[in-house]
Amino acid sequence: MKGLVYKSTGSWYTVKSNAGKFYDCRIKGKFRMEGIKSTNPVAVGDTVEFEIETIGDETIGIISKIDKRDNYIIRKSVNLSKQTHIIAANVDIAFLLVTLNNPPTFTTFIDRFLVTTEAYHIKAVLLFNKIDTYNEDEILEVKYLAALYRSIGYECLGISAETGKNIDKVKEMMQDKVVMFSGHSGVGKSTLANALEPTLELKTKKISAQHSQGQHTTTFAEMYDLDFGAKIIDTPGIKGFGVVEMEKEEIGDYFPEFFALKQECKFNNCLHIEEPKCAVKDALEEDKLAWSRYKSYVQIVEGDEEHFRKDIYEKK
Ligand SMILES: Nc1nc2c(ncn2[C@@H]2O[C@H](COP(=O)(O)OP(=O)(O)OP(=O)(O)O)[C@@H](O)[C@H]2O)c(=O)[nH]1
Ligand SMILES: [Zn+2]
Repeated sequence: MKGLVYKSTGSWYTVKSNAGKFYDCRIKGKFRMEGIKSTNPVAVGDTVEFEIETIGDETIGIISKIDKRDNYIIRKSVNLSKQTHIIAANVDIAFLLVTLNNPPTFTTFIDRFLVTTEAYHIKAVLLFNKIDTYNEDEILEVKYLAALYRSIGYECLGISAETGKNIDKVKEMMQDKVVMFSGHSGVGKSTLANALEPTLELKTKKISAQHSQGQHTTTFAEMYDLDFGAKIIDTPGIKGFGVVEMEKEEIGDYFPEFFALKQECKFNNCLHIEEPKCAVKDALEEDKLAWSRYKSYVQIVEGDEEHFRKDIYEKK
């Protein structure tokens, strides 16, 4: 039978069959995904092959195969430094909720998020939330940012999770897709989820309560079906995407507007920093590229890893 993994605890998996029935599943023997040293071989969002086994009056599923993933999001395991934990697989869209000042979302944070989604091959969309609270100047700033990121190729939308503004458009984007929400604490992720589906709060509350019982509460991602025909992956305790290991040389490739110019740089391994005859620096000088993007780029190349991780993980 074919199914989709809705929850993974490391030993048990909740799988929904194509016929729409949920099964508690275990993994058959030991199998590993090629090239991934992971503490959890099966992740939320995986499509799997499984067979039903009945032992006594108990029916469980045995997962025998994982389909090839379109993408996956990982993070380093806390204890086993060489191992990684797959947070989710086959994510169609990653929404980044952005607010200007409550809380502030800086362009460096947006750019790091976008670099990560590029590296993961996940479509990213910027949702400028709380537009009901902005004055004229702030609206102009949102428009400036939206124009900047649209020019690079990212979809942008101004919304209000509170008043419902453009929520129908968000739903349209999400139709038949698997979606993850990211953004600083307080940008409105829960409010948006509830605007999309008011009954969702109950489902997620129940889960969080379960998690808070233990001392060492490991948090597991979980997928939820929304009534209008979309799925969201909730990742309690993980605010953003894991840390992708990147070589200095490849970071520029995840800035699409820099990548587009790379061919014109004198050196084919140009880092666009000190090198002469650099098409990226030329374009910057001519104001064809945004300085804020370049600033983020340099920060990432120079490796501000600690700061990055603090941005992404919630403090305990
Ligand atoms: N005015 C206004 N307030 C909003 C909007 N969206 C969210 N809020 C408010 O912002 C505050 C934070 O919203 P949450 O939905 O809890 O934010 P969150 O991103 O889920 O926060 P964490 O759970 O800490 O990650 C709440 O008081 C919301 O009512 C909006 O569009 N307009
Ligand atoms: Zn260059």
